[in-house]
Amino acid sequence: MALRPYIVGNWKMNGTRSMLSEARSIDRSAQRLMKVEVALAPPYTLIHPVHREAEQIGVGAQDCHHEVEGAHTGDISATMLADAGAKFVILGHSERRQNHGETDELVNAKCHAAISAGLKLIVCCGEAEETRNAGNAEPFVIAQLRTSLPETLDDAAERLAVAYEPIWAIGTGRTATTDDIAAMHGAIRALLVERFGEEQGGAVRILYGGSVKPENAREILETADVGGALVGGASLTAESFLGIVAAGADVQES
Ligand SMILES: O=C(CO)COP(=O)(O)O
Repeated sequence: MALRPYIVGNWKMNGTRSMLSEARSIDRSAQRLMKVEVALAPPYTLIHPVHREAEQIGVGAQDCHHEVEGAHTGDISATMLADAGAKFVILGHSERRQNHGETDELVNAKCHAAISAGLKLIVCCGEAEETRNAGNAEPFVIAQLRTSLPETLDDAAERLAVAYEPIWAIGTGRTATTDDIAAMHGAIRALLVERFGEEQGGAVRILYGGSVKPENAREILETADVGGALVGGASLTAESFLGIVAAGADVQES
């Protein structure tokens, strides 16, 4: 079972209603690129508006709370996201881990909340530059995922994606080498197969994230075990994001 490349735009804390025109352009063009699964994770305030615009692309969120409801001022539950039209949620992004102290255990609890609400998951992992320089990138990332990922998931291939985003590559214009990406994605694949079995774990898409641009997308998407990309800055305009989507379609065709 080989799923289509999955190209996801993470708008982070960017976007007001004036950006709905970008979402609309992405949706219209994505229609012509059926070889790729395209999705956007706008800020919470735009989930429902983008959902109303989008006929072809998936809409998701960038985080959720681990409980269904309650006294948590300012938080949003997975059930609320689903109600607003979200189909997936990004969990454990390094910016959440760094800025909000999210632990692997909390990310795991959020995975369970999202699954209960019927959402798909994109679970993020990635090492800091010091960790890579010390030669510990792989064990660090695998330990993150061992705790963050759900313990079982019957439909892992459809329900789950993992995003490997080295922290030093996010928003810096630097990307990991394709050799390093292939090695890390291979290690993540082994963990997914161990946990979810050959058929399901073998088909979970492992996305690369960190300074993906139209210019480097093809090389990255052609790398072994890369099933898509999680894109920050370059997802903020339809033009650059669609350049990455087109690279995904080229790779799928070739
Ligand atoms: O963090 C990222 C996506 O989640 C990557 O961001 P950039 O594409 O801006 O480097």
